Amino acid sequence: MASPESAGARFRRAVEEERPLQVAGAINAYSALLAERAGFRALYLSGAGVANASYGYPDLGITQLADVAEDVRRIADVSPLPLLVDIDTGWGGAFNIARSIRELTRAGAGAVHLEDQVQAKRCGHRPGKALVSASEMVDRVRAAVDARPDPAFVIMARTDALASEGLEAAIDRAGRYVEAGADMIFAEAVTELDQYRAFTRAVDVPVLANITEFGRTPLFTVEELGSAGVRLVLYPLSAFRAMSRAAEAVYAAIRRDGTQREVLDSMQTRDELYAVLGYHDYERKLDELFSRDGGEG
Ligand SMILES: C[C@](O)(C(=O)O)[C@H](CC(=O)O)C(=O)O
Ligand SMILES: [Mg+2]
Repeated sequence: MASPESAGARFRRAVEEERPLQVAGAINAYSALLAERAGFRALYLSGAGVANASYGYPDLGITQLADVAEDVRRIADVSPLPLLVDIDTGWGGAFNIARSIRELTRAGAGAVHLEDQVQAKRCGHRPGKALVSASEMVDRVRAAVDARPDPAFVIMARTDALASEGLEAAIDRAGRYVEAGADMIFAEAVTELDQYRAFTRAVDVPVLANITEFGRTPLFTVEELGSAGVRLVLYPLSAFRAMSRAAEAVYAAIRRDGTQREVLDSMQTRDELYAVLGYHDYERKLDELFSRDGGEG
């Protein structure tokens, strides 16, 4: 029997088959199911999403491997879509990075991105980011590449250098990370389409554009990004931001009105929920397993 395609191989195939590949942020397993139903071919677990949604913390390097791995396991358990995981700085030195790669491979991830900020990292779209040297980041990439148990597992190197060091330095860093073995490049906090063009011309691996809202990057369309040679387009927190806004409105209405009647329209119904979960298939399975001939059922 042929062995099933690894998560890394599935991620690479998605990048080949959809151009550019839209990667949907899913802050939990249920969101992963929703993204799959919307037709996405690949998922993303955001570091900010784990920190904000699972822990109620800001995106400042407070959450760790175990926190992220738990969310990866939950998503990979229910979704067949390949998952790209944000591992911030890898959470330590070479051996910590190696452990992160092995652990997340086991958890079901197909790809990770590792960034060149200092350990006390910040959101990529905030001021005051500090970077490690290019050679220190090269060591991080080497450690990650060396540790992967599956050669198809994708190591994506993220550079945050554009904001502080400028385009040329950021592209130079990207080139060095590719030489060190990075399979793909995450160009963070890019402000112009031409800058993406410069990245994609300079490196011969796929480049990702992070189209996060309310940040430094304009909301370029997938067509615009495709024409600049971008191969992956990321929407890390779009659904989370919308869910949060909807939840605020529902909480406020229930407190204000003493009933949720006015906000029912903004809710997914029970039937819709069950359709997403495949609830009735689970029930049928129970019936098959446990109904006894002639019994009470
Ligand atoms: C992509 C990102 O690393 C994330 O954790 O989702 C964030 C997204 C954001 O804060 O909007 C980042 O760009 O740093
Ligand atoms: Mg992040």
